[in-house]
Amino acid sequence: MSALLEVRDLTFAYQDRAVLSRVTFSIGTGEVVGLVGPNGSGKSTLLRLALGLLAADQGELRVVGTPIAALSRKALARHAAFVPQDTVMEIAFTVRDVVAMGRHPHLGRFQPETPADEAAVRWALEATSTQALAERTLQELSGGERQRVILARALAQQATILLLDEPTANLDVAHQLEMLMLVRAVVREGRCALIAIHDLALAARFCDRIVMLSEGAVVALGTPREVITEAHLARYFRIQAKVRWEPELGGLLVLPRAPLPERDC
Ligand SMILES: Nc1ncnc2c1ncn2[C@@H]1O[C@H](COP(=O)(O)OP(=O)(O)OP(=O)(O)O)[C@@H](O)[C@H]1O
Repeated sequence: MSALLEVRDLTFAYQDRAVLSRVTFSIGTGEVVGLVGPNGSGKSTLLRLALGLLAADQGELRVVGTPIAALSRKALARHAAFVPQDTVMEIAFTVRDVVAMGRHPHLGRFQPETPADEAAVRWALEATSTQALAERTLQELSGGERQRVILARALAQQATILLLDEPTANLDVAHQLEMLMLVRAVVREGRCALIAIHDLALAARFCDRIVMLSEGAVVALGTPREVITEAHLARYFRIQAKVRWEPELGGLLVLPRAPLPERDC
């Protein structure tokens, strides 16, 4: 399995606030990896480094074998696409316009869309079942519809790496499932995804592997069953929880029960 995204010994501080410390992991073709950790553990910062919005102090990130420091922002955007938690746009762009923005990394300055760009936009609208929304504006959509459109924009970008920051946070349960099933389906076609996610049960259900961060360091890395354990939740999330492996479901049931007092951790 070849690595599409490699994170090696990554260390980063905002001025003098150390945030990430020697983070190392990689993601292969076809893999969905969940990034979990308490608030402030560095998940969004890691995604911003992978998008080239921040520069590492030490270590490096490689996309499809190339260090991102060697890529222009535009070249990096041809490899990695971002799906944020929520997207607000001041201007009333139509859904089609928003999805077509995913083509910008492929276009020269002032270059009009080519038939290939139009085909990529059409495909992304179809893959996310958003064709029927194409002429509506983003403001007119529900949260679930809007997230599908933002995923469509990322797909139109035709990047091999999808970086998602809490993509299901504002969605109801049905739309959460729909969103993550869609990510799984598109990843199967030769991509990979790194998803920062707070919902541990969803992470366990949809991710092949989980990276658990605490205070900017990787404290556990492996299958959901290896990482989402009662001991790890007590130690790093400071909660008492029941975690059950359900062989029939092939998944984990995660029941948070009570916060633990600081001294018990
Ligand atoms: N622009 C910034 N300048 C200084 N410190 C920042 C900045 N952005 C984030 N931080 C700090 O970096 C640390 C990690 O933040 P980050 O947003 O990466 O965590 P997170 O794991 O994504 O958190 P959450 O689960 O709450 O979204 C936090 O202590 C935060 O206060």
